[in-house]
Amino acid sequence: MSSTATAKKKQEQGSGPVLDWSAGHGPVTGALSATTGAFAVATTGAATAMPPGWALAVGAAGALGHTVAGIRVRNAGRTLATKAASWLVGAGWTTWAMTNGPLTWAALGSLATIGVGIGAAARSATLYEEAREDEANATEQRLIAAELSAERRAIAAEWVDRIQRVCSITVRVVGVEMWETGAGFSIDAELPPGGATWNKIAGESPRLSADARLPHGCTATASPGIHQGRVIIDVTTVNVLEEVRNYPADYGPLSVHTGIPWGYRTNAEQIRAYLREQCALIVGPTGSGKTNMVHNILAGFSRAEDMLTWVIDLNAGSAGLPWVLPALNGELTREDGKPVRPGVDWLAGTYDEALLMLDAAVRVAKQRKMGYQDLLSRANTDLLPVSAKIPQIMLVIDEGAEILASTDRQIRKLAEKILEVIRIARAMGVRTVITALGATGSVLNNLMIRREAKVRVALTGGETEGMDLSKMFPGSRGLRVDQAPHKGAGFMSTPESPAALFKAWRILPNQIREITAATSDRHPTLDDVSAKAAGPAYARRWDAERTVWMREQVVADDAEEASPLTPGLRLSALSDRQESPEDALARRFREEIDAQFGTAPEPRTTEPDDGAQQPAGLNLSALRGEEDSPAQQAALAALIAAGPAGTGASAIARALEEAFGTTRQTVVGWLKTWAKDGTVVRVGEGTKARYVHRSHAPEG
Ligand SMILES: Nc1ncnc2c1ncn2[C@@H]1O[C@H](COP(=O)(O)OP(=O)(O)OP(=O)(O)O)[C@@H](O)[C@H]1O
Repeated sequence: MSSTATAKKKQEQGSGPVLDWSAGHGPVTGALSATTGAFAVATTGAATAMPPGWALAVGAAGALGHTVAGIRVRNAGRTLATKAASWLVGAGWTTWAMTNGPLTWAALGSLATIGVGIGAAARSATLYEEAREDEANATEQRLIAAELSAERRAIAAEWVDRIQRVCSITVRVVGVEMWETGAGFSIDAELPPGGATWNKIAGESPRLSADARLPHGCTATASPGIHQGRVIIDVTTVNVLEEVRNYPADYGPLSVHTGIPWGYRTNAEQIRAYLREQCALIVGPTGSGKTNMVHNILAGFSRAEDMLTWVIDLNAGSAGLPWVLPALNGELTREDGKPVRPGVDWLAGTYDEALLMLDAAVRVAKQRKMGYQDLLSRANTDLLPVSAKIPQIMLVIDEGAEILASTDRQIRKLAEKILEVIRIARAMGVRTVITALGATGSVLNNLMIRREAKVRVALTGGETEGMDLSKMFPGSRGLRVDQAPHKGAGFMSTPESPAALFKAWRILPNQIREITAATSDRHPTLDDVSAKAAGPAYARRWDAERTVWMREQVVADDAEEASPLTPGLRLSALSDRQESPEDALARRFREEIDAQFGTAPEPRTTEPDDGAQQPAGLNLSALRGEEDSPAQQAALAALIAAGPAGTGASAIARALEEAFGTTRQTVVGWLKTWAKDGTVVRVGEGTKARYVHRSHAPEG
């Protein structure tokens, strides 16, 4: 009960009975209450010699009270009269009975008759009130409908004229549907006989939009109707792509079969990607909102009950880390106190780890083909039935297109494996999402990608360079980069939904943490057949030596610019042989995960890490054993050039990237080695930390 209700009740108790003139009575209870009340008053009144006029006065007050209450709730005059009459008749009988004695046959008989009369009158008044209310509602609905259909008729007439003027086609509008989101409307129209097609209207989309004086970012797009003689024209009147919308707060379960929402269309409706058989390609130049889009995708996958996400991100793991580190570092808690599983099932941020992951994916696909023969034949299908017990593996490869296009011998090895997964694993439930910085020919000319990756996204963010939309969305007309000038906005097409404008939701680190915690108990575990095929490479994916690069990344960020995604992380360097508190935490986390989710480590196949090994960054592994390579010499030169002020890993990586393709992670590895052997000195702490070459180092 609300506090006001309680207070009201207390107040009533304190001040005696309160007369509620509007308190409801049915026809029967009303009549009963009236007659028994009158009888009680008459008998006690007669016995105590009460003046009979009092009953009449009470009746008059009752009639007046009910009339006022009735007027307040807008009862009909007829209902008011019935109620007032009931009170007056009751009071009249009481006055008469008190004078002549209530316990006579005449008094009792007339009271019974009055009771039946009041009941019948009340019933008729109730029915009358209900009918009056229904009629009022219906009138209101009729008014709304009339207003709406007048608006629809006006829209229909306006667009028939417009299509005639712009496209020289005379359509007949069959229906106009106003969108619930309030962002526009759809027109269903019949094309005239004589061979006019919907494409003709679709091709004139920009001119129609201009003719309709639509705001920037709003479009009139035509698509096929229920048959070839009909066309649907979607007209947006509010530019929802201009607004920043956060990832929806409902983290309810999803499935590969329900599709995964990736963003919203111009009509503000969600657009879903169905990835049971499809791969996806996301193109977005730097700054277009590609990382944010990847987070949208990972959020959807982590909400699914039948999907496991494996992420390859050789760009220092920035896409995957926010989904892993908070859980790995024990920063998240569940209500039941159990450990929170990372939002992705495997994260590879180094070349070696990526190779392990791709090899495992190929083995899983092959093993599933053999191990599930029986199941497939029983289900009479050649498509593995994906479920929580046999989850789909989604391989998300950030900047994967650049891997595919690389000419580097090592990277080509990764590229071949990625293509192999795409080629062999469709039926066996392993699909890929590949991102690319540009819609380069090397990616889109690849037949395999063209055929298998029909879920496509181009984030433009206003960028026109290298944005060939006709290559990304062949056959679509009227798409222009300048229609989506906002970050996170672009075009998306799926086999179910033709290419059109869309925008990804904005998703921030705190929401990633929330989703990680909220979906922790929902992630499936890899089925036995697949887990066996994936082997120790999979089972030991969270081992300290395998995740060392994640911590190095944080150390690097700490030394350069504190990562906004991992505030307050203080992971010490892992070269210490003694177990640090962070190590202990990570170990406990792994043990709990293993105990709970059955990913117990296989017997060790190699000796434990002696701590001397450096994290294997992408280029570091390429450079292994090559002391003072040209890239390292360039890095040392940059350090010397920086003088006593020193410099950081990112700045050095930026300077080297073009000439040598060196990543920040690689530079971090060098800096650590050089700090140990005294080549450089680390000065300052936290975000102020810098590396100074020994020739410029302060004395002592
Ligand atoms: N859906 C969105 N809604 C609103 N703003 C967005 C959206 N996506 C991205 N942004 C804005 O764009 C900025 C860049 O986004 P993001 O880091 O995802 O881009 P990117 O393409 O990955 O760039 P980079 O490669 O430089 O990291 C964000 O900081 C944010 O301000």
